[in-house]
Amino acid sequence: MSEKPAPWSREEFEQKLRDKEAMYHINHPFHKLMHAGKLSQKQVQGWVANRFYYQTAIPIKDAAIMANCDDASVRKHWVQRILDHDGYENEEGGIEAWLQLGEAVGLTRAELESHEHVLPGVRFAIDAYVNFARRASWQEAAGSSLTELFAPKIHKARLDNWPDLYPWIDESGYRYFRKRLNEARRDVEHGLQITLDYCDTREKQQRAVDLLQFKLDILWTMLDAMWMAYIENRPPYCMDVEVTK
Ligand SMILES: O=C(O)c1cc(C(=O)O)c2c(n1)C(=O)C(=O)c1cc(C(=O)O)[nH]c1-2
Repeated sequence: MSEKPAPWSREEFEQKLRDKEAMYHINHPFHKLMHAGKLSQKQVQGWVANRFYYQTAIPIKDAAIMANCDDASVRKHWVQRILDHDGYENEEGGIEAWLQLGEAVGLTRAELESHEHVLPGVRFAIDAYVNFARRASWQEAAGSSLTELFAPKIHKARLDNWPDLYPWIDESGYRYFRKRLNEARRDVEHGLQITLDYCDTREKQQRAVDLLQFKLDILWTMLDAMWMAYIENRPPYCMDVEVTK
């Protein structure tokens, strides 16, 4: 019988997770066009409307993680993620900030909230993330949120470049990205500690790397669906075609 491989050191394991940045959606052709200022207003609207479904799913996903977590010291921190998106007391959350982004790109709140523009592929991908979080152990589900390791760079690039590339976007739309810069950094610090502590065997470490890939695939698949509809203009979900429902 072959020996089980020894666990990677904490540093090696963290590096394996960080190496996954190569597969982050920042490298997707849709994102590349968006960052190069090549999208029309309609195409930006398509992205914002589809991403809104992700925004609304994130706190539901985090509530599922908390529901499976029997460690109050973890829940005490994790609950902040829900508050960040839903808001609390007089503090507006990320969902409200994303609605303001929607308005800043020319969509109405009603259009966003109805999810009428959400493409089937985007919906399936996001639902897969939420359903995974419902069924997985809280430690594995927590680890899958680590794509956020790579998110501050993408938020910062939007803040730096979009005002020049898309001058028609109202300044009020940028609150979401500004807000996420710090929140994402704090979240990954906590998420990374959980994952590094929990994965004390090579098997668990490999599973965490695979689950991070699963999450990357979700983000990538969302953009594949948007590419088909908004770049290839492939019916029936492209914007130029009247869809009879
Ligand atoms: O704009 C982006 O590229 C991006 C990516 C991700 C991500 O990597 O999952 C998140 C966010 N934004 C984000 O704003 C956010 O709140 C968020 C939460 C999570 C998560 O998995 O819990 N990912 C992300």
